Amino acid sequence: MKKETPNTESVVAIRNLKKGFGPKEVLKDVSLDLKKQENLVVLGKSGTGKSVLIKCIVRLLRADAGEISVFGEEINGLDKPALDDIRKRIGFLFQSAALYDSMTVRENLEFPLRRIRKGLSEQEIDQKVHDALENVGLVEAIDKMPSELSGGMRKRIGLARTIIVDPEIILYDEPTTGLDPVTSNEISILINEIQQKYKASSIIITHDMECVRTVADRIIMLKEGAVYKEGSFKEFQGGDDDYINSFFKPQNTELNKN
Ligand SMILES: Nc1ncnc2c1ncn2[C@@H]1O[C@H](COP(=O)(O)OP(=O)(O)OP(=O)(O)O)[C@@H](O)[C@H]1O
Repeated sequence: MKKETPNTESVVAIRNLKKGFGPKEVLKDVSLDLKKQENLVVLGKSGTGKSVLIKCIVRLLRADAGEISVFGEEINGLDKPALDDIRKRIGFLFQSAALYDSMTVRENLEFPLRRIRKGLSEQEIDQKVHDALENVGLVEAIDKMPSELSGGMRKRIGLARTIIVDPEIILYDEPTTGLDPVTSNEISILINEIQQKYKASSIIITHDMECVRTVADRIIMLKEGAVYKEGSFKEFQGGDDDYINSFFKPQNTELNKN
């Protein structure tokens, strides 16, 4: 479990966000802040709109109402070039973020670098690829094809591809899904290392309570389209709210204990 971070500066500030699809109201009234260099976990039942929330932050989805400020800029009002500039400072690790099967690991990592960090020399690119792989402990996989890697290794390469462009904000959508407990724990630890090394501010969506325990500086729980509770892991544990306890019950939190 982590100590609370004292930082108060918000890199993302959301006020009264509303987003629905046709008659279906998904996010009804969500307000939250992501503080600088914190790991904020978003919890909620399947279908409560956690993925919709992070997609709204980068305007992959347009909010119906409310304000979303990223690095102090209201993103709903930005034109395309200004939005692209903001997006370049944000890394995503989406559930479906597959590697390119026909490219080696090195090529997979070079791809976002060449697109986002234009003007780097070949030597600088090479150095960044090595650094990113070193940070996820997989330098030896540099010339491998994705098909030669295990699921856990692919997740790590996905993470390397996210951090290689030095994002200031990282959005993780279920980073440990589909992994065994040991590998999940390694990914959770990596998320903390990345927070320290890159001074990144992150939103992490996960159902993996061991991951929550390891990475969360703060937790926000969504229910029925709004923030139901906000607090530290400790503050979420052991209360008498059945809804909250259904997430934190022993078989969930003790699952991967060594
Ligand atoms: N582009 C879209 N068009 C229509 N409906 C959508 C779209 N994206 C999401 N939804 C709907 O919004 C609701 C919330 O979806 P979302 O993926 O955000 O849930 P979630 O909380 O992330 O769930 P999970 O934990 O299962 O990943 C779902 O009912 C989903 O079907």
